[in-house]
Amino acid sequence: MRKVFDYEDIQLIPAKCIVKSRKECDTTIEFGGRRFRLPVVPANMQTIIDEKIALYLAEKGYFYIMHRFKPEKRIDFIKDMQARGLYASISVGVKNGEYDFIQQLADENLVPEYITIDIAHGHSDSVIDMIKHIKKLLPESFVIAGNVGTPEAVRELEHAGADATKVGIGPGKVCITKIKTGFGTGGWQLAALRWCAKAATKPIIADGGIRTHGDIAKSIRFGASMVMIGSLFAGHEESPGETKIVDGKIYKEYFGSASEFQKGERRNVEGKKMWVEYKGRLQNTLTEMEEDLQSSISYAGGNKLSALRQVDYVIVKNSIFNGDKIY
Ligand SMILES: NC(=O)C1=CN([C@@H]2O[C@H](COP(=O)(O)OP(=O)(O)OC[C@H]3O[C@@H](n4cnc5c(N)ncnc54)[C@H](OP(=O)(O)O)[C@@H]3O)[C@@H](O)[C@H]2O)C=CC1
Ligand SMILES: Nc1nc2c(ncn2[C@@H]2O[C@H](COP(=O)(O)O)[C@@H](O)[C@H]2O)c(=O)[nH]1
Repeated sequence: MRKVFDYEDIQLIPAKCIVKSRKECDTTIEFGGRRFRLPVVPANMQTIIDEKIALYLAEKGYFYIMHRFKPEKRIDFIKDMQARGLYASISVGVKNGEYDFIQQLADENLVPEYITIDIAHGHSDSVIDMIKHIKKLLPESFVIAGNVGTPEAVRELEHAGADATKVGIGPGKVCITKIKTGFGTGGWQLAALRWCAKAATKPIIADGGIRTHGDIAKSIRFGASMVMIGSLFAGHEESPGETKIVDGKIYKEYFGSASEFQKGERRNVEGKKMWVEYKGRLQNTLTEMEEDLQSSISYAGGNKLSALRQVDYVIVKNSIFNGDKIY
């Protein structure tokens, strides 16, 4: 295996500025036939997104992926979004009922614009079969498949018909896969992204391990078209989930989709829960992300996201935990 590194180990090298103001830098991205304001999507997790946030993001021109943990609400969600003239972007799993769900959508002529197949170990026949099932019944839907961490997996899912793949096994803030199984891209997610991107012929979503806004620029540099983020979007006024106050400070819960809090039982647990300090309004974070990314583009010596792809970089150090703690 080649030299590995993670977000915290990389610094991008500035190139001569061509803009007079960072406002001139364009952070928009085309993804699946639509243009979005940022190459960023909040994680499809129950403490990160709900129907209200999805509606807000779609209306404001951001990409979103609704989670799959309230399966009975998905049909109404698609109808509601499309009735408002907005795109519908949902998640599915791979169990038998999900095949019936896709069949039901086809029977009712309900076509979500984006469908994400969201399971832990996406390099599997179960995902390949689901990609084929969706592509057969809903050929117009843009299918994102994951999660994976190798070029072989990217190639196989693309070959099965996926329109984009999602890369990241175990780098998440509330993920304990890397500790419980010994596997994953935790500690070298950025290098894994580069490795996968070299094989990809379609867009990649880099998923997990983003700890700072600068990590978004680094993801683009190493081949991502879109970046999925959980922890930085947790703890907002709008965030779903419980709130608690300790010593006068407000905290909001953020738990893994494979945690016992999500599953309701302690079986095959690969996620944990944490309390995130209250961060205020979601829009403030989105605005700051956009400003920081505009600044990144200016340091790259360009005025579009594509400038980030060209910059040089140095490796400064390495640590497998990327600043995370076990508990
Ligand atoms: N990105 C990441 O690193 C990870 C993300 N997650 C998230 O947690 C949620 C739950 O994921 P998941 O448990 O896959 O979803 P599901 O509980 O829906 O499981 C999907 C199917 O895959 C099987 N499965 C799960 N893990 C494996 C594995 N390692 N090998 C073989 N089969 C497997 C399950 O069976 P059975 O349970 O009986 O094995 C089940 O049949 C998702 O949202 C996922 O994105 C979870 C872990 C890692
Ligand atoms: N191994 C696990 N990974 C999980 C779980 N729930 C979600 N996730 C992944 O984490 C990212 C978000 O990462 P962050 O670093 O931005 O917080 C999310 O998109 C999933 O891919 C889990 O229970 N276990």
